[in-house]
Order: sequence, then C-alpha cells, then structure tokens
Amino acid sequence: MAIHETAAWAALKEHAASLQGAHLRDMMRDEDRCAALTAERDGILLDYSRQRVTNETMDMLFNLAEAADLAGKRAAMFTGEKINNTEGRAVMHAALRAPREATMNVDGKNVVPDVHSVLDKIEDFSARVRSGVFKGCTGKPLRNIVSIGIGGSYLGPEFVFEALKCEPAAQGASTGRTLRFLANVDPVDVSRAISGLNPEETLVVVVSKTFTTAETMLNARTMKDWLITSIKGKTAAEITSQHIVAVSTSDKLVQDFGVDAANIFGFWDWVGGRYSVCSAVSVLPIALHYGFDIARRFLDGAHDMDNHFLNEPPRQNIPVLMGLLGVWNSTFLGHGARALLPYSQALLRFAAHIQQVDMESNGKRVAQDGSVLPFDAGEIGFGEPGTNGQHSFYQLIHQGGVFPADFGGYCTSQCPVLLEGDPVPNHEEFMSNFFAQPDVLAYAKTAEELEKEGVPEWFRPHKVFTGNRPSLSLLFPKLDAFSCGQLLAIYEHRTAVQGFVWGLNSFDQWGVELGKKLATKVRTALSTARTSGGDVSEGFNPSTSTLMTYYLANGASKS
Ligand SMILES: O=P(O)(O)OC[C@H]1O[C@](O)(CO)[C@@H](O)[C@@H]1O
Repeated sequence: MAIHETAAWAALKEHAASLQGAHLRDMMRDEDRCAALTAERDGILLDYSRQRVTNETMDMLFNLAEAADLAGKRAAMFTGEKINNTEGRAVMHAALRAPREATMNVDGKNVVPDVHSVLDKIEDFSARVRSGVFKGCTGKPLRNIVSIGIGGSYLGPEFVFEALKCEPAAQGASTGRTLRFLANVDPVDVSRAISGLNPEETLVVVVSKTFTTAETMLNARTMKDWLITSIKGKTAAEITSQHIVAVSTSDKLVQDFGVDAANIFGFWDWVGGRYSVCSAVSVLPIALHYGFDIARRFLDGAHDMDNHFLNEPPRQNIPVLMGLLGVWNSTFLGHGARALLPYSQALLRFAAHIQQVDMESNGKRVAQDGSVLPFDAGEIGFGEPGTNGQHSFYQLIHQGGVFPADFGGYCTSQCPVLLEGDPVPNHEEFMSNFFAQPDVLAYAKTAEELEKEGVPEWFRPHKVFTGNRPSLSLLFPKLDAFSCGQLLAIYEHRTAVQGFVWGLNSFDQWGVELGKKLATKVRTALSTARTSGGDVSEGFNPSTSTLMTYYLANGASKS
C-alpha cells in the first residue's frame, strides 16, 4: 500500500489540521513536553521542543515510520540490498567507515576488506607525500594539493576541509600545506585554484566516480596542461606520474588519461556520488593535507552515528527524529523549505553539501515503483553560518514566510578568545545568538505587548512577530574530526529516513541527465559555428538561438 493511503498518514493529516490553532508560545509552557522532546548521543543534544509537535504527534510519526517499514528499509540498506532500484545498486556508504573487523556484504561478498585496502593505500601514500619520500618530478616536496571534482566529488571534501581548518590538531598537522578545490568548469575557477602555487610543488587529485563528467575532465586536462607547460625539462609522462593521482571507480579511463595504476584510489558502484564523502573522494585529500589519523577520526565519527542510527529506538534516534520532523514540516504542515543554520564559521560549506545530499536525493516526483507521488517530496535547503545569516536572510524567516530551521552549535570553540576586560569569551557572545534566535522564531511579539511598551500605533504592525515558527537545536561538545563525521552521518541518514517514509528512491539522480545532454548539443553547435562560421538557428528554439547568436557575436570567438 502506498504511504499516503495508510491510516497513519490519514491520522497525521487530521492531526495537523487540529493543531492549526496551537501556538509554540503556549506549547513551550509545558515543561514535561519540552523535556520529552529531546534526545542525546555521546554528548550531542537534540532539542526539538520548538517543533510544532506534541508527544501525540511524535507517536503518530512513529506509526507512520512503521507503516512505511522504515526499520526494514534501513536494514535493507545496511545489508547491501539493491535498494537503488533504477540503477540496480546497493547503497552501502556505511561500509566506508566500518572498522576493519566488520562484515558488510554486497552480492554475498564482504566489502570491508576492500575498503580497508584502499584506506591502507591512502595511509601509505599520504605519509610518503607528507614526509617528502614521494616528491614532485623535479625533486621538490609536494606541499600543495588541488582536488578536482564536482557535485558529490567536491562538496563533501570541501565541507570537511573547512570544518577542520582551525581545529588545533588539524591546523598543526597542515602547517605549510595548501589544499584547494577546483569544481566549476568556469576558467576563472582554474585561475583561482592555481593562483600563487608553484607547479613543481603541486599534486593534482582528479576525483570522479565515472571519470567522464564533462566539467571535471576539462578541468583535469587544463591542470595537466598547466603542469606540463610550466615544469621545464621533464617529459609529459614524468610530470603526470609524479603530479597527478586519481580517485575513481574506473581504472581504465584513469590510466587512459595517463595516471599511473599505482596512483589510482578506487571506490565502488555501491557508493553514490553524494554519499561518497567517506571514500577516497575526501579521505585522500584530507589525509594528504591533515594526515591520515585525522581522516580516520572523521570516519570513526561517521561510523559511531551509523551505529546510533541502526540500533537506537526511534524516540532517541537523532537521524530518525530529524527525518520524521522533516516529513511532518514539509508534507503535513506545508513548509517546503528549511534553513540550515550552523553557529560555526568552520561549517561555512555545510549547507552547500547538505543541500546536494538532500535535494539530489529526495527531489523526486515519483515513488520507487514509478507511480506519481500525490504530494511534494523533497525540501529546499538553504543556509549560512550564524551570525552572518542573521544580517542577511533572517528578516524573512522572522517576518516573511515560515521556514523550519535547524540550528547547530558547539559548547566550545576551536579557537577560543577572551579579551582582557571583556566579560564574556567571544564564543559565548557568538553562542548567545544560537540560544536567542530559536526563541525569537517560536515566541510572538504581539501588538498588545508593543502598545504596553509605548510603540506608536502606526509603527506596531512593522514590529509584530507572529512567532510559531518551528526550529530544532543540535548542540555538540566541540567541532573536531570525530564530531564532523557524526554530523555528516546524521544528515545523510536524515535524508534517507525521509526518502524511506515517502517511498521514493533517494539514491538515483536522473533529473540531472537531460541538462548534461542538452549542454553537449549546445557545445557542438557553438563550436561548429565558431570554427566554420555557421549559424546556430538550427535545432534550437528561437530564444536559445538568439542568446547563442548574441554570445557568438560578442566575444565568444576571442574567449
Ligand atoms: O564523480 P563524478 O562521476 O564526476 O560525478 C559528479 C557528480 O555528478 C552527479 O552525477 C550529478 O550532479 C553527482 O551525483 C555526482 O556526484
């Protein structure tokens, strides 16, 4: 039975209607309710008392999870069933962070030894590069890493890199080293990536699961050309073998590109692109830059959260709770977008990564069996670290439409500062906002209150806050490699929970294919027109032809 036909679904619809008049300001007065709407794991505290839910709502959401067979689908994921039915693939990113002694089967084969053999290879290679045993072809140490990749082969690694940049252990381990990312096929991104780098000290890591992605392959050719034309007195083969390595599932295409077989770090088709953060996709650049131990701690954190997700009952299970609340807010309360608001500057690329994990996974219009979903699945995710976001889009989330918000924060800072004579450490000033903002969203400021404060009548409507805007708060002890892994896994599993409940396939991404095909057609037409002077009116609609003609006439031939 489709999930929207179940009694659990109907009950939630009715319940949502009955809660329409309820206001968070009143709901927050119930201390027992507030105490019940929390969960804890390893010092991570989830407080979801500012969600527009009661204990009854949660029970009904747990019933919905049961009706959707959430537990069965989760077990199928962890046991290597081919739950990505449109691609015939297992979804086993949890195996990427499993300990050596674990057993996780795909097609009857334990994949954990393969995972650890690549991790061992990364540990060895990164140690040789970092110690200067593996050098550039002119004998210089390789201090700079440029990691080329896009989408799932870029956003996760960059999120992890930024999260650890100022973490004391990671910072110490990366002194004198540079890690940059090259994703966009815009040549400006190449220029930004290589600016100030000495090619003789630069190692390029080409990251592409398929090794066919147009953007990544052009950037890889561009970087190869940069290395070969800038390093003098060495052959192209010598330069390529010492300065380019690759992370991919396709050994053949990587070797055709000229990379030594010894310098390929593999992964497997049971790892989806946006779920590949714990494969060599991130582990290699992170280990090269911060050292392998830091990368291992990150994997351990993600594994810790896998265990929590797999074993904890729903009421204490952070990803399950967050996934069900996402379904509640979007499907039953009608809030199609949510804000990701980490109170940590180190998480400046968190929202971008989770946006991809969530929107590429659950942005679907059909159920797993191909039937059209009679509700909007997927949510828009957007965000910025606090307090920068407060001075940008918070106006809208306080007084415009309603956007449920995920607040994230840390009890201690990666870089504490206490100025002489200042009463509070800088981190506490920062975190005061983390505690204040959810209450501003939840509680109202009424016209009557404003009147009592002496605000003139004409001015009151502008200062009214309707409140009743849901949020949740995730408070971690500190941001280090381990907790960064936990955070990643919470959000990966949160997305899976939503997809499981909605009954769709969160692990394919057919929606990105058509654009790639059309871009290929445009590229061919532009190149033919530019080289042989033809026009671009054939095969395109009048609008696209006009735009392309204008582009060709205004500088394309020169750039
Ligand atoms: O790693 P690849 O094969 O270059 O693919 C890059 C990305 O492109 C996508 O296929 C589509 O955006 C992602 O799923 C993937 O992570």
